[in-house]
This record gives sequence, structure tokens and C-alpha cells, in this order.
Amino acid sequence: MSKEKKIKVSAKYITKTFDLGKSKSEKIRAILNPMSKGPKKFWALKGINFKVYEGDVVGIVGVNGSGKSTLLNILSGLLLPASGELTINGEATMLTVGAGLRAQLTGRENIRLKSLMMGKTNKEIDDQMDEVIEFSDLGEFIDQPVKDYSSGMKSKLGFSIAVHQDPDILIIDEALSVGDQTFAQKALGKMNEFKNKGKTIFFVSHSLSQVRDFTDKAMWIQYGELKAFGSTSEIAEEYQNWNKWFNSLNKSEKTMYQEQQKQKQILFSEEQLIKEVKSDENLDDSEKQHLSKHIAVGDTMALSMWALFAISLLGTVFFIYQYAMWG
Ligand SMILES: Nc1ncnc2c1ncn2[C@@H]1O[C@H](COP(=O)(O)OP(=O)(O)OP(=O)(O)O)[C@@H](O)[C@H]1O
Repeated sequence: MSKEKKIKVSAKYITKTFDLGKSKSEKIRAILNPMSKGPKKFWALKGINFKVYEGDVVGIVGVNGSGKSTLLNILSGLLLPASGELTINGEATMLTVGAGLRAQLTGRENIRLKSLMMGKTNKEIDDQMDEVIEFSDLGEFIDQPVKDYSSGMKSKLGFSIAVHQDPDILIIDEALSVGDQTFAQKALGKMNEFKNKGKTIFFVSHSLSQVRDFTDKAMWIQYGELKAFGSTSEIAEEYQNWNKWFNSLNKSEKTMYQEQQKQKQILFSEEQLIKEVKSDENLDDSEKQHLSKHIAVGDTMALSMWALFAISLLGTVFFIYQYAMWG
């Protein structure tokens, strides 16, 4: 009898926007203009949908700036999505290389801090300390403040701390492209160990051969959209064909194509997203309603601030009038 796999991560219409033009004068102008829709937005993720099951090892590919790191940061809880529904069944840890380390603390202190944050006891940390230090290859540097480390050393420490937390969902961002060759081999060995234990893994890499070697499924993120999700061999071929097509363009055609895609990410809107949600045949009515309700249409900030201002002004005028009339 086949056992059904559990869903580990489910993403429904996940979006992330960043404000464009955040200069002070632009912000002030936006506040002073009651009709303003606020600063222009850039849609780094335009509504990503997927389901990842227990034990899936998923590669994420896409050109620079397509939204891979933004998605990983959302999955690991470092960034909040602007809208959408994300369900994570388990503990997700980002195996970033260097991120989250405290510069003033030593390597050893960082190991303790991160492990305490992950819920380990001091006894558990003491028992594991030597192993984490040995894996990191940092030797005596482990008692130096991290601010004095090279980026490769920070990567080694970050990697070593993360893999020793034993999370059940592992998020790996370009982990094999840092550190030296020997460390990369060791890191790959550790990642394979996780894979063999049946952990769920997300793996971003610009190296298609690493994605082919290490993952079973792959997502292709393209300018904020999930362009394709399927078996690694299928997606790697599609992505490679697209790259061939792109590289056959001349320089100005490439620039024009990239500009057009970025423009689409600026012109995308909440209204468009709601339309997509409403026409999605895989969603039932209550899901459509729930997802649409949480997509704020337009930026009403300026209007509400103006309303508040008008009410306070009327209140003040009324108060002065009363005071003048009745002393
Ligand atoms: N904090 C931010 N503020 C404004 N824009 C951002 C911010 N973070 C990311 N972006 C933009 O969002 C888009 C997606 O960035 P992201 O780093 O997720 O891409 P990526 O696919 O990981 O790229 P790379 O392969 O170069 O690492 C890019 O256009 C980037 O400029």
C-alpha cells in the first residue's frame, strides 16, 4: 500500500513588493497629495503557487533578479510576503552563508546564540560545540570576533551552525559557491546526508549541473513569476533552452527584453492579481474570497491621512468657535 506524502510547504499567491523611489521628497509629496497612490511598487513576486511534499529536494533556478532569494527569505521567515497564504509544516532553516551572524560576537559565541535561539539547551550545545567548530574549519579563529572574518570564513561558520541544527526543512542559497573547494565538497556531503535522511530541501544555485546532480524537482522563477515547476530534468532543459534563446539575442535586444520584463513587474497591480485569483479553477469560492480579501487594492494611506487631518481641523475650529462664543 503506498503511503501518501505529507505536504510540507504550500504557497498560494505569494507576493512581495518593494517601494520604488523612496526619496524623502517623494514620500512627502505622496502624503500631501490626497489622490496619490503612494510610491510606485516593484513586484518582486507576482503571486507564486506551489506545493512541496515531505522529502522533496527542489532546485530553484532563474536569471539574476528573478526573485529566488526573495522567495527563500519568505520561506525561512526572514521576510513577510505582501499577500498570499503560506503554510509551512515544520521548522524551516535557511542555510545561508554568513547571514544572521553577530559581528561583535566570536564564532563560538555565535554558535551558542544561534543554537539557543533554535531551542537547544546549554548541555546540548556544549556536547556539540567541538563538532560544529571542527566542521567549520576555523581552528583558533573560532574565538575571534566575526567582524574580523573573511567572507569565506563567515560562510563556513554560518553553514556549520545551520547544518548542526538538524532542521526538517532546509533552505539553501548558493551555499556551494562560497568557501574553498575542500569546504564545498564537505558541504555537498552534508547536504547529501540531509537528503538521504528524507528532509525537505530548497536549493538555489546558478549552476545547472549542481541543480541536476542534487535535486529531483525544480522551479524556474522568471521576473517574479513561477514559470515552470516539475521534474528537474524537464525544467533544466526548458531553462537551458530559454537561455540559449536569450543568448542568441544581440545586446540591445537583450536590454530591451529585460527592460520590458521589469516594466511588467512595475505595472502589475492588485486588481490584476485579484482577477487571477478569481479565475483560478483550482481554488474553491471560499479560498478565492479569502485570498482576494487580503490583497489590499491601491494605497489608501494618503487618503486616510487626509481624512484624519480634516477631522482634527474641524474639531479644532469647532473648539475655538465654542470658546470664542461662550468665553
Ligand atoms: N530590499 C529590496 N528593495 C528593493 N528591491 C529589492 C529588494 N530586494 C530585492 N529587490 C529586487 O527584487 C528583485 C528580486 O531580487 P532577488 O534578490 O530575489 O533575485 P534573485 O533571483 O535572488 O537574484 P540573484 O540571482 O542575482 O541572486 C530584484 O529586481 C531586486 O532588485
